Amino acid sequence: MTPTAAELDAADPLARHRDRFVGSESPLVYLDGNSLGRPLRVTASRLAAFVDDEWAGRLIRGWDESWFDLPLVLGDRIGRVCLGAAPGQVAVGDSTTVLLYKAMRAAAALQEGTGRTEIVIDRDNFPTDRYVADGVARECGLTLRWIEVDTAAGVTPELLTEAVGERTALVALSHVAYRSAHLADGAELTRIAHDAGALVLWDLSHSVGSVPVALDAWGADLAVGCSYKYLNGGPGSPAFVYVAARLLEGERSAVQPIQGWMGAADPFLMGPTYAPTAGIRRMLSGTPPVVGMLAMQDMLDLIEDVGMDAVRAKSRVLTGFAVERAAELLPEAALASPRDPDRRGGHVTFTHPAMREVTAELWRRDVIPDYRDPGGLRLGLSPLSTSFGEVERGLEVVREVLDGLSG
Ligand SMILES: Cc1ncc(COP(=O)(O)O)c(C=O)c1O
Ligand SMILES: Nc1c(O)cccc1C(=O)C[C@H](N)C(=O)O
Repeated sequence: MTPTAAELDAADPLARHRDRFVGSESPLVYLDGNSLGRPLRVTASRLAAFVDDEWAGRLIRGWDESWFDLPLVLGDRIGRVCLGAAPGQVAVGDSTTVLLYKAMRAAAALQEGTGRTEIVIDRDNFPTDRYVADGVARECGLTLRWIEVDTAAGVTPELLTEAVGERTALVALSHVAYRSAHLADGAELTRIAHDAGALVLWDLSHSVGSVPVALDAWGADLAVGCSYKYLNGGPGSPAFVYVAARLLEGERSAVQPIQGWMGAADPFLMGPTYAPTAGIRRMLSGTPPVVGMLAMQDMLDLIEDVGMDAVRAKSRVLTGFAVERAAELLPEAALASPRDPDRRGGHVTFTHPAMREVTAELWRRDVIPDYRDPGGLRLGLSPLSTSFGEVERGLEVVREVLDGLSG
């Protein structure tokens, strides 16, 4: 028999962390941690202390003392805690979209002159990934090769093997698919792309802080991801970019197109022309968004404390519980996410023709999931701030709303 939500909450080793989040005490049911994570209570004091001690206290001296290096210090930390990346390969700054652009242009430049003229990307990838790939292809005289995917099955090794070849310059993939939560096989897909001579760029927006990633072990080339979902960095907090160390060395090293002074060899020399600085700092362009980098440090503290494996273990049980309870409570809805927890990330999507209307009514009743076309009710379950009781309550209200619509 399926354990009850109360039994699962009682047995959950991470349950004690839930009240660290602002709002966890309210009856509101939050099932959208993969759009915007809740703030940690401790973040309010971090922000206040920053204003008093660092901003007001240190003023411009703050740049030399810590802010200048923060994009790389924080990048190393995200790399170590969440991404399986050794130091010197991750930088924080810009939005995910801008970093996708920089990373794709860097890949195009690395492949220039090799006869490789295609970017391989799947139709189910997040819109911004597809749009940026399209723009970069136009700018660089490349073409897109689309992988047609069955949403719940994602990009399989077979599909990728068929799509890549001697013309492939770059393969751009999401690790966890934004609608279905399909979890791609990072190591295997990277290997397939490399065997074809292509570079690989991973979008980790729906993985970082939810599903362990092993970029160095996969042999990945490039990656990006956002920090406002499972890293709880707050609305608009900056994204990160990973460039493998081997691509940052030597004559044919990665260079990005936004040649700003903060990524230049000696920013304060203020010289006549741009030359990229050594290492991952070259992915920066302008002044780093220091205030936006504060909140995620609290979530990194918490994730580091509990460990990514514990986060993933809860995520698997939490999404599994949602799948089982939805089958009982919402038999008319179809599961649009993988049933196998090994192939499923941190959210679960159920489809039904009425879900758009259902979601609007849920929001009015203080139950907050997401709606994603076509007909998808998407539940983003943040392992450190979502309880089994919240999932249960949310699904019960979906049942009530569906009954109300048909009644
Ligand atoms: C997979 C993925 N990539 C990129 C983005 C967004 O990029 P940005 O932070 O630039 O809005 C999102 C969500 O917004 C996403 O889910
Ligand atoms: N980034 C977002 C935003 O600025 C507004 C509303 C939602 C978002 C999101 O993060 C959407 C999310 N990436 C998704 O997977 O749908």
